[in-house]
Amino acid sequence: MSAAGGRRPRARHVQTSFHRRGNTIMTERIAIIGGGKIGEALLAGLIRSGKPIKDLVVVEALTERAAELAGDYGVRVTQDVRDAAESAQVVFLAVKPDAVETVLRELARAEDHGETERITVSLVAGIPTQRYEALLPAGAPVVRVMPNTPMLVNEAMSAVSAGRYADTEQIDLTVRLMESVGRVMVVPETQMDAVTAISGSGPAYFFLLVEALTDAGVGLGLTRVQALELASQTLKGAGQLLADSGVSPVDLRAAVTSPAGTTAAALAEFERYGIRHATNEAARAAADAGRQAARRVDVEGSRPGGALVPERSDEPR
Ligand SMILES: NC(=O)C1=CN([C@@H]2O[C@H](COP(=O)(O)OP(=O)(O)OC[C@H]3O[C@@H](n4cnc5c(N)ncnc54)[C@H](O)[C@@H]3O)[C@@H](O)[C@H]2O)C=CC1
Ligand SMILES: O=C(O)[C@@H]1CCC=N1
Repeated sequence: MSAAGGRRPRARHVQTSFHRRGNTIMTERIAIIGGGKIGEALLAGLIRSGKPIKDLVVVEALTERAAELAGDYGVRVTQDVRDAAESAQVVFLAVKPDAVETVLRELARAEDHGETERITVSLVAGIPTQRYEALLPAGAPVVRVMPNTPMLVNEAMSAVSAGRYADTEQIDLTVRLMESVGRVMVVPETQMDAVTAISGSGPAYFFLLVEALTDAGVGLGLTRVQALELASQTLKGAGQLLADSGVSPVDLRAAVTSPAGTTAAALAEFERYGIRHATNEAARAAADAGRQAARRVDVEGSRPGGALVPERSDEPR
């Protein structure tokens, strides 16, 4: 993923045979529509997890990007949404909100060839499952997931919520797939904008902090390479400590903060400049942006011609 510093996980080809896990034959056929940052993160995470998948196909509109993904991961990449969906049991939507409707028009026309009903799993921020249900054939199961880019290294935090027609088995299947690339929390859909503001966008907040800390280190006389390594490993170690210790962040912070010491001096400056207020405002802005995306798509979807039974479009996407 170029946004993740240009380093790619090593390509590994997907297993194509049937596998048994407990009593379940693992036969997932997966399509990922949108091979951008999050689509690639999911693709990489699924491959890296070693999870047996019967078929994995990516739909990517940009020819150059499609070739890049096919080369890097050894998977089938196509530009045909319907073709990919027809061979899939689970279709992940990883396009920007404004491309959702175009994709759904194609998905709505895809026939169901499999023994099991196709599930549409949206990774898209903001857009409620109701919108998908309105555009897909009646009763089509939809699940909404908010993952984050650490999927690339199988350390995602994903939240999952069910649409109206998704049954327990379909939710479980989605949860299992997302568990193969990280941790999963099942939430009511009303919490999805909040989740997006915390964990969906969250990695960017920590990267910003590492950037700022690196710059600060350079200002104090370290080389950029030294400062970046110090800041990155500190983020990783602090995260691991928080996750593994079961100790609250308040107590972990107190353990670093010696009376009248260096940490106390730094934290006082963070507080003076309003880190809590800034974080709160940032999360609110993120949640608002999700709601705005939903409103935008809703308005577009309800315009004349934004019909539920779409005509086939041969326009370039
Ligand atoms: N980037 C992130 O960290 C996260 C993103 N998301 C969600 O994932 C979605 C995608 O975000 P990114 O991957 O960041 O965007 P992106 O712009 O990197 O990727 C979108 C990809 O979809 C392709 N595309 C557009 N229309 C298409 C179509 N009709 N058929 C096939 N491919 C098409 C584009 O060419 C592009 O490669 C967004 O809706 C976002 O809300 C969710 C969680 C985290
Ligand atoms: O910035 C965005 O809109 C997407 C959703 C969550 C993370 N990235």
